[in-house]
Amino acid sequence: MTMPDALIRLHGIVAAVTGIAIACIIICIFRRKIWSILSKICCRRRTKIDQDLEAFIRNHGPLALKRYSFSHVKKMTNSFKDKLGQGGYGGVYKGKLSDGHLVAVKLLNTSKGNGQEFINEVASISKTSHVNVISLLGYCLEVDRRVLIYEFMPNGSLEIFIYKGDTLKSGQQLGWEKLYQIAIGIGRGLEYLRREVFNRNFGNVSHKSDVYSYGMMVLEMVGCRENPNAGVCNTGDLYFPHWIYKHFEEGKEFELPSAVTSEEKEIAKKMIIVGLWCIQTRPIDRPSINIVLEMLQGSIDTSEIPPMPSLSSPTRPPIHSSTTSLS
Ligand SMILES: Nc1ncnc2c1ncn2[C@@H]1O[C@H](COP(=O)(O)OP(=O)(O)OP(=O)(O)O)[C@@H](O)[C@H]1O
Repeated sequence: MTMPDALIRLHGIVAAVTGIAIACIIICIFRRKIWSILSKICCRRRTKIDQDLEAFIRNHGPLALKRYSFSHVKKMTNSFKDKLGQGGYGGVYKGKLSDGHLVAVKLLNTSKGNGQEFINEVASISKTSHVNVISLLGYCLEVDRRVLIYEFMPNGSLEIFIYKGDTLKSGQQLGWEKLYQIAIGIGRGLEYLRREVFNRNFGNVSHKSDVYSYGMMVLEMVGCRENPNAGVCNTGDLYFPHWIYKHFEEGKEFELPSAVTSEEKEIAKKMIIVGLWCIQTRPIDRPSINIVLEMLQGSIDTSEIPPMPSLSSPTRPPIHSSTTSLS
């Protein structure tokens, strides 16, 4: 490097350091002013979101949906004392209405998103009335406070019965018939939401992604029922769908040790095959939810085993495709 080059570089460094020092001094002197301008901008944005939500509720919210003040919500939950669980959008707390009805109160995290989840929930669930779809009873909408109030489900989440089977007392674990009825009930709820609610409100949302999630859930129900102590629903160290295909590849009789009677075997087989069709890699190969229900309820033949979907396993690479049929 020549002498003039070094001088130019030194000048550059001095100028940058001086610039940063001046900026720091200005921020220190005017920090209160800067802070107040930033808070005003955030507040204006928040107020705009809240106004949009207000307008949405006025135009789309059903009359039956009751609005509560935040102080009322605090009172009904005893200041959010009893937490039922944590979802992706916030905590869920147990509450009691003045008429004694128990409710589940979801306190949405307002720093996340722009209120779209609130709108989605009010637009979809509030208009539903189905035995397999939870009822939304009310809401609270105040500056920076968004709350949804649902009917309380005393048995809690299916998750407890699927993933934490090893923690259940004897007699609490769900039998095959109960699992099958739950799978059908969830399928009916999904079909109902799809036909009346989602199509109207959200246009062409891919129902095949719902079917995929449903299939994974059904397979997990079976995998965890089969091996509740594994905790992660694996059979041995193998991810359940892989375990099933490996079983078929080895030409083994299709049987799960926990399914003892012929009815239980039939239910387990149906749930597995339906689950595997639902998780096919290409959405076009997955059945619609009403076909899924027909398969589960026996009006459509389920003897053909679907091709192996590309599955990523936490423990082993996917095994190759198989189109074996059941023995
Ligand atoms: N109506 C209810 N009655 C009783 N417990 C509930 C109710 N709703 C939610 N819970 C409990 O709160 C937990 C979190 O529920 P939440 O719906 O927020 O989350 P999620 O089901 O994981 O879905 P997401 O993250 O998509 O919101 C559930 O797993 C359940 O234990």
